[in-house]
Amino acid sequence: MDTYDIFKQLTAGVRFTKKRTAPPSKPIGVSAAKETPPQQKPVIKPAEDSDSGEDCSAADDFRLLAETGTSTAENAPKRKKAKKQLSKEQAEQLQRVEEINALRKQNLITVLGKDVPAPIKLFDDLRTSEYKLLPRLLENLSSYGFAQPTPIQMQALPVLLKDRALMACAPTGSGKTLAFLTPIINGLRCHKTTGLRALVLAPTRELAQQIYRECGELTKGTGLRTHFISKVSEAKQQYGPECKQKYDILISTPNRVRFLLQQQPPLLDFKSIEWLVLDEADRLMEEGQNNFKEQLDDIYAACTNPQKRVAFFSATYTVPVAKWALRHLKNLVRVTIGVQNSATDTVKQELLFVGSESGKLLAVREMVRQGLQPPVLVFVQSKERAKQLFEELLYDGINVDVIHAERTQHQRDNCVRAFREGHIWVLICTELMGRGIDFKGVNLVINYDFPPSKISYIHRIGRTGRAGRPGRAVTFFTQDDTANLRSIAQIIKNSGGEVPEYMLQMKKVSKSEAKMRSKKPLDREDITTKIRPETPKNSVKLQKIDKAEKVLKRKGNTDKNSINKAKKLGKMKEQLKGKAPLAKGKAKKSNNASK
Ligand SMILES: Nc1ncnc2c1ncn2[C@@H]1O[C@H](COP(=O)(O)OP(=O)(O)OP(=O)(O)O)[C@@H](O)[C@H]1O
Repeated sequence: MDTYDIFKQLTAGVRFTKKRTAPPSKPIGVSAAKETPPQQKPVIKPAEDSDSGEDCSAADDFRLLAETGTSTAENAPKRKKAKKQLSKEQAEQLQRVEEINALRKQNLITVLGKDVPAPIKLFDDLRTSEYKLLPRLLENLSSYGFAQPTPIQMQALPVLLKDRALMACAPTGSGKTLAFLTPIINGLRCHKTTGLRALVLAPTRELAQQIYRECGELTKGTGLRTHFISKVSEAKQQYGPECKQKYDILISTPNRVRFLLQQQPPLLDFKSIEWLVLDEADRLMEEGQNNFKEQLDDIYAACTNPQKRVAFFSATYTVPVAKWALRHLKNLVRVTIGVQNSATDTVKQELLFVGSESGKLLAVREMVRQGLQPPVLVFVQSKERAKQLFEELLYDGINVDVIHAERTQHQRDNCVRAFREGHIWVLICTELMGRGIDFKGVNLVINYDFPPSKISYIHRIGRTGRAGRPGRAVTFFTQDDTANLRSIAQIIKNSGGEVPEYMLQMKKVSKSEAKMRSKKPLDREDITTKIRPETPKNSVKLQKIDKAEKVLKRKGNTDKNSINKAKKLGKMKEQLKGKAPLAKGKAKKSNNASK
């Protein structure tokens, strides 16, 4: 029996002609992918539509990796021209290959790279001599009570445990954190006094803190010491050259780490770093003002150990990240779960036309009136808008809080804790909380302000529907948001949702426009409806209006012109006192401030 016969037997009754856009329902955050027959190169199907300039077309990415000569499928013994009897060994090898391909196919795992280790089915498979997982680590893993590894864990764990460089792309909420922490802990094994040996970077302090907490659970009983940089001012005592206590793992944001590296003498030493992991890698590799790439370059340069393992994790990827990885990482394996850059299929996604900015507030109030099922996350585009919406909802008597970059660390920590513990039901946030944060059981995400890009949309809605649970996301839009509507509608369609055809037929935005939009959010009218406090600038204007009114009165003219003038002055006065809405152009102020 040759390969072809085995293939025929294995696939008896299966047809590969049918196209499928909606993914099968998977237990843990996997999304749409096309069926890949065994022995055929699995094609990473780009999510249809790639009009965002920041987005990595999976096809480009595939080409990039293919150019380096990497293989994509398990290599089965080649079928000879003439039918030839396979030896027992060859038949066994073939069977093994078929099993591996079937397991990958079943879990929508696509791999790129040479000699990619086989995926595991159970955490217990890591007990074998091949992986030698620390018994205490296995114990810690089983204490979570997870029935089986998620698809990304199935494939990323063996890859990293075999010391390969990895670029992993898996849907939001699919257990990527465990997939990188487990190999780090196993690799380091026990505490050493040599200093830091593993570095995990994340884009926000909240996310770094969350990874730190998870690391604490997983390192229990191993003796390994993990550190999270809370205050840079305490860094000198905590890990300066004279400090006796040495940590094994450091988890932080790039800006803090770079700051400490730049001190004289440097307060961090990365010469012994054996593991470098970037969580939300595409965000960390973003270039430009206020982005992390420059910081990351300095940090990478400080990790001088040539043997270090490097791993990138994210739910989304961009072309520059793939290029960088190919250029810098040897022995790279690329793992993708489902369709790259797609939304998790556990979230029911809806688009809601709200007419105007004020329609958004009405829509939220209507949702509350109909009954919201907390916890709920509400995303807005700036901290000013977050504050304004908070004030509005607070007066509505909703159990609400707000988190943005302007709040103190203490306030941010308290806010996150209260939301996690269920003391806060509705949390208003900015893009700050868009990535990585794992709030258990968020039932609903409301995109109050339309996301600036589809990458942002994927991460924002990924705060719900995590670890296989169902979730719901409602995205408000107005006439002003139609430019990005098409790409978001396409994402919804790709993950099995329904969208009106007209949205999919809308004009594509150019890459440069999409890029610009992702960087500069739209100007929007204020959310605030309450009376604005009098400012010094307003009082001067009010005085001038009073003066003009007096002059008009003194003249006592009753012609149409004078009456209109008096009316106009009265209206301006109302507006300055905040009793009437501002004229459209004047209201658009508070939208583009930073997060
Ligand atoms: N094997 C598993 N089975 C069930 N749940 C799991 C498993 N592994 C991890 N989880 C849970 O899944 C949730 C999401 O995990 P995690 O935060 O690592 O997701 P993520 O893939 O990093 O998401 P994001 O892309 O949003 O950062 C966590 O609550 C975690 O405890």
